[in-house]
Amino acid sequence: MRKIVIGSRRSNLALTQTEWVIEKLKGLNLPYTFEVKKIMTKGDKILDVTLSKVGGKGLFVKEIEQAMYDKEVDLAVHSMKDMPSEMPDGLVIASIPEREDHRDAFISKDSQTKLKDLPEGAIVGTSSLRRAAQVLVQRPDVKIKSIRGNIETRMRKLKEEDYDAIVLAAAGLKRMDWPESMVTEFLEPDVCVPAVGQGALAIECREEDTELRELLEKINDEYTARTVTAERTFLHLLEGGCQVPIAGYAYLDGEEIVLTALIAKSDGSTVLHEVVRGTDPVEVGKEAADRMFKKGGKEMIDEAKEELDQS
Ligand SMILES: NCc1[nH]cc(CCC(=O)O)c1CC(=O)O
Repeated sequence: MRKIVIGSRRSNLALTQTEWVIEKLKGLNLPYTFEVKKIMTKGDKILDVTLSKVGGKGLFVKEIEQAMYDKEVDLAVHSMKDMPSEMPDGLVIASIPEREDHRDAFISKDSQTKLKDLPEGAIVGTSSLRRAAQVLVQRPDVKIKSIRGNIETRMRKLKEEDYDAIVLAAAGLKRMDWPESMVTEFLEPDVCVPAVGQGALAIECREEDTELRELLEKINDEYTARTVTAERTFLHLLEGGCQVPIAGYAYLDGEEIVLTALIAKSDGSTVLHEVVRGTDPVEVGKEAADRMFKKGGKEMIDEAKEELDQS
């Protein structure tokens, strides 16, 4: 009976996601036991600055990956969205389980007022440049104000501070069993394209651990894996991290992958939007990236990065 040690961030969401994976693995009724080891990451320590300014890449995963190299833990469950698009040597994403809700959730202070009905100049809380840009496309008059912290903190700030509304990932709320009724409206991808991988999990382990990889393969979800692969191929080719307003969401239409990709300026003034169809996820992701390159997408991303370096 092998004991599998799982490294997890300390946040409630991370621990809940880890437990969800453990339950799925236990459901296979195979001779394994599981232990959770909590690990503090840089992303958890820096709560007072906007993530985009500390150069977000891998902020939530590095310490956990080190623990995997050191064999203190065997695997880790991450939000796919927080995974850098390139994997470090010797580690693999061994499994991508079924995706939770991919959408962003819009929550207004009075819980009634939708984005289109906010009063002029209303304050919308988000620290995501991607969300900010797309909110501004719908409502160029609103003010975007940074908001950080876990779901509980952000909900408290919505109540107590001068925000009229906030936007956060529906997946986080649902995984934490918050009632759906707290959401004023779910923003569909035609209004707000989600972050690449939003709502999906990445289970990471050592490349050489074939026994564990075989086990994890059993909870891999083909639908999610194919669509997320298309999204991440696009993100990787554009060299975007979470610090630039870049978005991608794919679903399956029969055998066909339909990828919506977006690059925006943070003020919402310029938006590149492409929809690509195809059967091979990598080809679909490449095609989306190619089209963006032709339209000057790379320059937009480089500019966004320069602005961040200067701020
Ligand atoms: N940015 C941090 C983060 N990473 C994963 C989630 C939620 C779960 C998910 O998107 O899969 C969140 C919170 C949020 O974006 O509101």
